Amino acid sequence: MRTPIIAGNWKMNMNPEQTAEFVKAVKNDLPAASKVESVIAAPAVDLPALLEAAKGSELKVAAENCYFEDEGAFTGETSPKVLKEMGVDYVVIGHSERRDYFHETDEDINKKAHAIFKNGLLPIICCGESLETREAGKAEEWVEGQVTAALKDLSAEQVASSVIAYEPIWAIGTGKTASSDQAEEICAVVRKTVAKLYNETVADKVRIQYGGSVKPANVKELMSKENIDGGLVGGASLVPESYLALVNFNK
Ligand SMILES: O=C[C@H](O)COP(=O)(O)O
Repeated sequence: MRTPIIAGNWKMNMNPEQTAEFVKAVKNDLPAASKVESVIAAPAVDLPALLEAAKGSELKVAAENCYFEDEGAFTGETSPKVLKEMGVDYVVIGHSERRDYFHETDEDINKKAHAIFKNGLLPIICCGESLETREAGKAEEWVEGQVTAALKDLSAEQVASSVIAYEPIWAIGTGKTASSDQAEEICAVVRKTVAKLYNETVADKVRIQYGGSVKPANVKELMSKENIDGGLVGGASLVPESYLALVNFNK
C-alpha cells in the first residue's frame, strides 16, 4: 500500500516571511503523514524558515534542487549534506525548468540522485515530455529513457523509496492539465519501466506523482487512478486554502 504524497513546488515565489505565514495557516489542518504525506518544496533561501515553522507538524520539507557534491568550490550551489543536516526530507531533481533553463542533463540528475541517497535524503525525480515529443508519438519512449537514465546504478531499495514525478511540459503552468487518462497512461509507463529495470516488488513500492496544472478541482480524479500516487503542484500550492484542499483530497 503506497502512501499518497502531495508536494507543493513553490519555485521562485516566496520569501522567508511569507513562508512562515503560509505554514502557520496550514499546519493544524494537514492530514496525518501516515495517511497522506504533505510536502512543500521551497527555494534554498526559504528552507530555514520552512523547517522552523514546520517543527512539530505533519509537514515534510523538500529542497527544489541540490548539487551532486557535498562540499567544495562550487559557487552558488546547495550541498545535499547540509540539506540533511538542516532537517530536509526530500529533494526535487530533474524538473523540466532546470533541464531547460539550466541545461541539466540526465547524467547530472543521476549523480544528484546518488548524492541524495548517500546523504540520507529522498529524491523526487521529475520526468516528462514536450508537446513536440508528444505530438510525434514519442512520449512513452522519452519518459522511459529519462527514468532509466535517472535511476542508473541505484539499488532496488533506493528506487523503491524514491518518488518519480511525471510532468508533461505542455501542462506545466499552462492551465492545460493532461486528462486523468493521459496522466495515468504515462505514470503506468513509469511503473513498467521500474519493473523492467528492477522487479515488480520495487515497481509496486515506488510512488509516482503527476504534475502539471493540478488544482483542487482535478486532484481527486487524478488521485483515483491506479498508478498515480500523488501530485507535484506549482501554482495551486502557493495559496494556503488551495494547498489544504489538495492534501486533503480524500476528505
Ligand atoms: O513542479 C510543479 C510543476 O511544474 C507544475 O506546475 P503547475 O502546477 O503550476 O502547472
